[in-house]
Amino acid sequence: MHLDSQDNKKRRVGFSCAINGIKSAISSEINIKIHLIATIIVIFVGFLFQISLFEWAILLLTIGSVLSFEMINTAMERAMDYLAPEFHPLVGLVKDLSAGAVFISALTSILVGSIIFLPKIIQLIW
Ligand SMILES: Nc1ncnc2c1ncn2[C@@H]1O[C@H](COP(=O)(O)OP(=O)(O)OP(=O)(O)O)[C@@H](O)[C@H]1O
Repeated sequence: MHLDSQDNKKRRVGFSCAINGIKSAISSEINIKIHLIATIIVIFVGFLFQISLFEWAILLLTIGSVLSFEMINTAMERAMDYLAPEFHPLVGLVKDLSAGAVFISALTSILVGSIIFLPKIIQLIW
């Protein structure tokens, strides 16, 4: 019983740390704000075109991966700035690799969005 409540407390603390991280990222990172605005637009367009459950699943996975990569990239930048504030090619490479991961996920999300929405938009126009 005692262990159970300790586990629950740990879980609550872990959850509030995660919410803290998300709040901090949203308030300080312009890129996250841009991704969130894009997410709201994409979700709105998804409802507009009444996309299928399968398309929603793919879209939500893509949105989740972009936001997650952006947050990991932010964490990486902060950690490098704290641990290695001086200029060093390796620090630059770590930041570039991390930014590259965001770029790949953003590019993938554009492709996924195009595959889902372009045929519907073309059908609407013609
Ligand atoms: N300490 C460093 N040593 C070498 N190159 C660095 C260093 N800091 C940054 N760079 C280079 O500058 C680029 C941008 O780094 P920076 O930390 O400014 O990230 P950012 O993408 O501008 O993010 P933010 O605006 O959120 O800080 C890195 O990808 C890297 O190529």
